[in-house]
Amino acid sequence: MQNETETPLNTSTLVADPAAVVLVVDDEPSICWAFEKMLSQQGHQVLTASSAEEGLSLAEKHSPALVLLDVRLPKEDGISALPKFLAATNNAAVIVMTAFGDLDTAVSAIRNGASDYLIKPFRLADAQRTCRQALRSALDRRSQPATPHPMPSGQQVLVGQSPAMQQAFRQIALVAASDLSVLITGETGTGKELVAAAIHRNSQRADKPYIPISPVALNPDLIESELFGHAKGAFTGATDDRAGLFEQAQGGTILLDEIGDLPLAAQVKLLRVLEQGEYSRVGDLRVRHANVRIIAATNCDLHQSVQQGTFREDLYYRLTGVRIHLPPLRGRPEDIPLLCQHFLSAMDYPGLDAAIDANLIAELQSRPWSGNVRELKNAVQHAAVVARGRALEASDFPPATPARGEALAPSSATLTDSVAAWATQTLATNTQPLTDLHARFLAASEPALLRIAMEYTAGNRAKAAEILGIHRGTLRDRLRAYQMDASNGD
Ligand SMILES: Nc1ncnc2c1ncn2[C@@H]1O[C@H](COP(=O)(O)OP(=O)(O)OP(=O)(O)O)[C@@H](O)[C@H]1O
Repeated sequence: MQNETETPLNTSTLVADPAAVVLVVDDEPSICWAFEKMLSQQGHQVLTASSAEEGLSLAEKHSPALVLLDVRLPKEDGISALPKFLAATNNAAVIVMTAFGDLDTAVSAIRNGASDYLIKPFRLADAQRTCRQALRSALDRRSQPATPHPMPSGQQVLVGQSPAMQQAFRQIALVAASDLSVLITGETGTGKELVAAAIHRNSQRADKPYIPISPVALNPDLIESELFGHAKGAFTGATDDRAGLFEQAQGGTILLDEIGDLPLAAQVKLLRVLEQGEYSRVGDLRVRHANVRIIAATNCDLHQSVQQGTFREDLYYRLTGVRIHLPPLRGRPEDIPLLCQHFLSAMDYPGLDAAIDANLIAELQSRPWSGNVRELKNAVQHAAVVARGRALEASDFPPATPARGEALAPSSATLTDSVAAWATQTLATNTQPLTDLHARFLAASEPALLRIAMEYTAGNRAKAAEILGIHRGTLRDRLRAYQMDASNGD
C-alpha cells in the first residue's frame, strides 16, 4: 500500500458507518497490518489470515461482511478460493487484490462474484474508498429480506444419522418455531454454530439479520459498546453516537458464541435484554427495545463458571431453559461415513461412492477426533488433496491427534513408569473405593503441562491453547480451576 501521496482520511464521516467484521487474506504481513490499522480506526473488527485455508476457516466462523482477498497465496490461490468465500459467508463483499499486469484475473474475479478489485500497489485513499463502497452494499444486501427459507448452502448443511443427531434435529425443529432463547452446548467443533444458524434459518426471523458474535474476538474494553452501542462522548474516542450489534440485529437473531467469556458487566445488560427486552447504549439512559432472539453457545461447563463467580447465576438459569447438547464425534461414530461423503461432495470429489472403503471408515471411526467434526472436515479435505482423485487411503490422512487426557500419554519409559507408580500408590493408599482416579490423575499432572505451555509462549493464552490443541476458552477455564490465571491472557 502506498501511503505518501494519499489524501487525508476523513474519519469523521467514516465512523458513522455501522461496525462490521472484515477479513483480510494476504500473505504479506504489511498489507494485513495496513488494512487492520485503517479499518479498525473506523470501528470495524479486522481479522487477518495468511492463506486461503486459514481465511476460509475464519470466514466460516465469523461471517465477515467484507473479505479482502489476495490472488497470490501460498497454497490455494485467491481466484479458486473465491467461490468458497462467497459460499462460506452470508453475502459478503469480496474485494480481490492483484499485482500489476494481472487485470485479466481481476476481471474474471468480478465475473465470478467479487464486488471489486484493487491493483497493487494501491493508495490508502483508494483502498479506503473501495472498502467503504463494498461494505455499504454488502450491509445493505444483508439487511434486505432474503428469500423465505432459502436452501442452505453446502457449507451450512447439518449432517448426521446417529440417534444423538436425530434428537438434535428434532430439538432444532421444535425450538425454531418458537422465539425462546436457546443454549447450545458441546465440545469445540461439534457444530454449535451450524445449529444456531439452522435455528435462525428455520425461524420466523429467517429474513432478518443473523449475527454471530464471539465475545473473545471483541475488544474487552469496548465489548459493551460493541454489543449495545454508545452515545457520543461516553468514553474517550466515542466521537459519535454509534449503534451496537443488538441494534443491527433488530428483528433477527444473535448468536453469542462462547458466552462464558462475556464480562460480568455485559452479562447484566444481556439479562435485562432477556428479561425485559430492553437495553441502553453506553453513556445514554434512553431505554431501547430489543427485538432480538438470543442463542448462546458454550463448550465449557457454565455451571462451574457460576460456582467460580465468573458467570451470573440468574443469567445461567435464564439461558438454560432450552438446551441443545451436541455430543462429541467419538460418541457417534455412525455419523463418520455420512460426514466424509458430505465433505467430499462439497469438494466435487470424483467417484464419490468408491472414494472411501469400509476399512478406511473403520480406521477413521477408531480415532478419537478430539477436535470433533471440524477436525474430521479438515482431515478429509487434506486427504482429498493428497489423493488427487483416486480412492482415499489411511495414509492420505494427517496423523490422529491424541485423545483428551491421552495428550499426557507417556512417550518414554520414565514417564510411563511414573504414571504407573502414581496410580499404584494412589490405589494402594486409599481406604475407600475410588471412583475418580482419572480426574485425580488429570488434576495431578495437568497443571505442569499448562504451566510449561504458558511459559513457552510467554503467557500468551491463544498461542498456548494452539500448542496444546485445546480451545482458548477451555485453557482459560482450566487455568482458572487450577488458580493459575494470574497471567495477562493474550
Ligand atoms: N453435523 C455437521 N454436519 C456438517 N458439518 C458440520 C457438522 N458439525 C460441524 N460441522 C462443520 O465443522 C466445523 C465446525 O463447526 P462449528 O463451527 O459449528 O462448531 P462449534 O461447535 O461452533 O465450534 P467452536 O466451539 O470451536 O466454536 C464447521 O466447518 C462446520 O461446517
